[in-house]
Amino acid sequence: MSSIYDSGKSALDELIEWAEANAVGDKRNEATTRLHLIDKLLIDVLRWPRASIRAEEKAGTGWIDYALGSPATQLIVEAKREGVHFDLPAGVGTGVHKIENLILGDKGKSLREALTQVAEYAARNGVAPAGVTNGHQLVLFIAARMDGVPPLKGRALVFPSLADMRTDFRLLWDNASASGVDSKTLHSTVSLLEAPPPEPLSMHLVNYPGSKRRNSLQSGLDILGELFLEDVTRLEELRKDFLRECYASSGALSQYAEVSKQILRTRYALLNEEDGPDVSPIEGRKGLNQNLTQDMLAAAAARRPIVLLGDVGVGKTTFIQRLVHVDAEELFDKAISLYIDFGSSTTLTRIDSHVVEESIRQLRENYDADIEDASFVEAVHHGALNRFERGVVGRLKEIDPMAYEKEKINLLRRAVEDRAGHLKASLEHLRSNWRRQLVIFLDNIDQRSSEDQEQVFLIANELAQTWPATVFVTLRPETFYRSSRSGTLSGYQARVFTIAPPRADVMLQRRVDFALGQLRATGRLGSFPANVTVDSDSLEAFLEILAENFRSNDSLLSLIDNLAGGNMRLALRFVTGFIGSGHIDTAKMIRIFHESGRYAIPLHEFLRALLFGDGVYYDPQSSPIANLFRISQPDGREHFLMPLILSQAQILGERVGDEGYVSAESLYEFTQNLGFDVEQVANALDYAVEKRLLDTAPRHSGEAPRLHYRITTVGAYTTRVLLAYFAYVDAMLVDTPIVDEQYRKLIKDDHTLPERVTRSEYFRIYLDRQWSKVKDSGLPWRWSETSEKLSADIRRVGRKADPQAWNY
Ligand SMILES: Nc1ncnc2c1ncn2[C@@H]1O[C@H](COP(=O)(O)OP(=O)(O)OP(=O)(O)O)[C@@H](O)[C@H]1O
Repeated sequence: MSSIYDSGKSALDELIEWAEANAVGDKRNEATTRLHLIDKLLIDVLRWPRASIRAEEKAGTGWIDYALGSPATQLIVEAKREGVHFDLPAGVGTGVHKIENLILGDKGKSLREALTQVAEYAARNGVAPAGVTNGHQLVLFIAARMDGVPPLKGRALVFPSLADMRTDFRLLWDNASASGVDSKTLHSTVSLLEAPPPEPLSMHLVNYPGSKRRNSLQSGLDILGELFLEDVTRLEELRKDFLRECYASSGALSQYAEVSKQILRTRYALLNEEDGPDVSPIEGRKGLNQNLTQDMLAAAAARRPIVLLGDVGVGKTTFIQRLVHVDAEELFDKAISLYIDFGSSTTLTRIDSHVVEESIRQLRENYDADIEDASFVEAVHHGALNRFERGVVGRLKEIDPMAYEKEKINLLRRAVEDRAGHLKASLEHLRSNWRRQLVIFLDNIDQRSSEDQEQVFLIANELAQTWPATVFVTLRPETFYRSSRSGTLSGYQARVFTIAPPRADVMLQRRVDFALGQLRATGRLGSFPANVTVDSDSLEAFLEILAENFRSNDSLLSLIDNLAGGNMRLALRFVTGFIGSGHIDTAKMIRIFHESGRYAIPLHEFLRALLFGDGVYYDPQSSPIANLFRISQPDGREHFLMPLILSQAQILGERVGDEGYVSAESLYEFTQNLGFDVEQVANALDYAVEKRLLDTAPRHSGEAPRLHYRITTVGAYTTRVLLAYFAYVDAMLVDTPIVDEQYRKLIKDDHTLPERVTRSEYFRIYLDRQWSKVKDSGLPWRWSETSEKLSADIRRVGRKADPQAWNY
């Protein structure tokens, strides 16, 4: 058992001794009792950190004595005067008892009143475990329940005296200490484990999530879409053209974001905290940050690496390529540049040897410098050879030339076998003989674990210190930030540049135009893959549709831009997923385009491809879109918890006016005040981070790091826009537990459009009814308003699917 357990136990011994020695009858008033006994019980015995205790919290019309836990309140305790004996019925010993039996009649009055007061507070604040104590006796119970049973009809864990707490210390500890409450032990002690929510429809589908068949036109387009939009960028012979024509400058702010410009602008704000590193953006309004090129020349002398920081998929690799082949082409033409890619080598076991072996390979293949070639080895190590010749063994030359040669070979072999040492010596040799600057890029390490990333940073530092080279390394901000504060990387003063994402719309426009150009200039991509039967006309038509829409279809661009959230790879994947999706009528689109010269892609069509991917049904595991209606407990109000959290985070974040970060405490306080319990909120916050609806970051202003959240465009867009779409709701209701049995029966595995429209309307009405359980005042978001918009969209689709039923 841990030492805090033992020290809690000793503290209880002391408390018992102290209480006996200082017995003053029942004369201590509540404040004194609390001070003397209850504070000690909570802080010294049950080990609640002082900082996590708030005393005298407002509780409706009254006050609650102790709210314990941080950031969320996890336990509430009502203190009674020492003299207020609970008059537990005779024979009630330590253990679990029915509350009704404890509070009967006049004698049970004081306990009844205390428990009722706590239960009211708990219901209002979403805190489930609670206790009532007078410093000697302790009654613990679940004061807010999800199953509809009034709390006073449940059971309680009772300790009739301090001595009883000592006798059953383990029971006390498990149920009332800070760590015990965290593991929800009291729920099982009073045998009241929260029931899971009912199963969503998807659990009853045999073929879930299914696999959507594509027709031959769609599968052909699928392959070609990838070929022209993704693979084309990797072709060596097109590289320069691609980088000139398709590069969208980093840091231009999105025109479509559903979050404030300030939040976009301060993407990497957490790096700028006090005593953080020296950070500046890689590109500004006037193009490339001039400091970068200056630094590049100076860095080798300064012996520190240049760190390029950026979130996943923002374009770090693309930036490097553009720098080398376009922006600083002249400089790089005169340099030896080695590009070590950690992303493509999936079986990488040793990071340092990968750097060495890749460098050797690239010198051989790209610069015709085979550092294992015998004459090259001799040239590199001629100093050592001279010393050898002058040394004792050198005398062999005269008397036994064969032995001399063997010794010399051995010497050189040993030199080459020290791979890293030989490479370093070779690079020095090359630099002074060829008079070329040496630049090394360590890239795509962010696709690996944070330990690997840290190790690469260490290697980058070592290389910068010891090799005659300018070393660039790309990292994710979180890794850099975490490591430079706490771990491995602290102590290194690196030069840091941040890479902000470009505008997704600009990137897509340029990419599609480029793909069209390549397609028209046939032959440059070689022949089409053998399994593709689709003619290039169809692909050309499709790309033209996209090109036109990427210029003028604002709602489509807004969808892609917000849901990609700065990840350009994801934005492209949305588009390639749409081309050739089995969920759209590709032939119809192409036909309309040929007939009228244009086709405006409706938002719901593109959305369907994202919602369903290759499946028949929505699958939260594989779709980039989150289900905001999901619940973790059989509590219908929870359907709205996520939009409420996201809206609150956005309102608070944008109001603060700085960088949009909102403390975990403020989100817990807001939701607990609405009556949601800690588990529900923690669950929602985890899901929000997993689905990129919120970003999370520790903030270090203050002594201990405190968790903060920040709204993302994904979270804002899903809440503000997607929730009101039939296509969204139609997909989500399959994955959403429905707590009302009557409606659960109405929402079935329907496939025809008229049936699905009706089913969505039932779902909407069901949600309206659940919303009536939420206190609708002063909220940052209201389902009732979304529901109205959704109703209009359902009717719009309904009128198409079944005009007779919906034309009212
Ligand atoms: N500035 C840009 N202009 C044009 N295309 C871009 C730009 N940035 C990224 N892209 C495209 O987005 C995709 C991802 O970019 P890239 O691989 O450069 O990102 P990354 O930040 O290196 O990703 P990772 O974090 O996974 O290493 C590529 O297809 C790339 O062509």
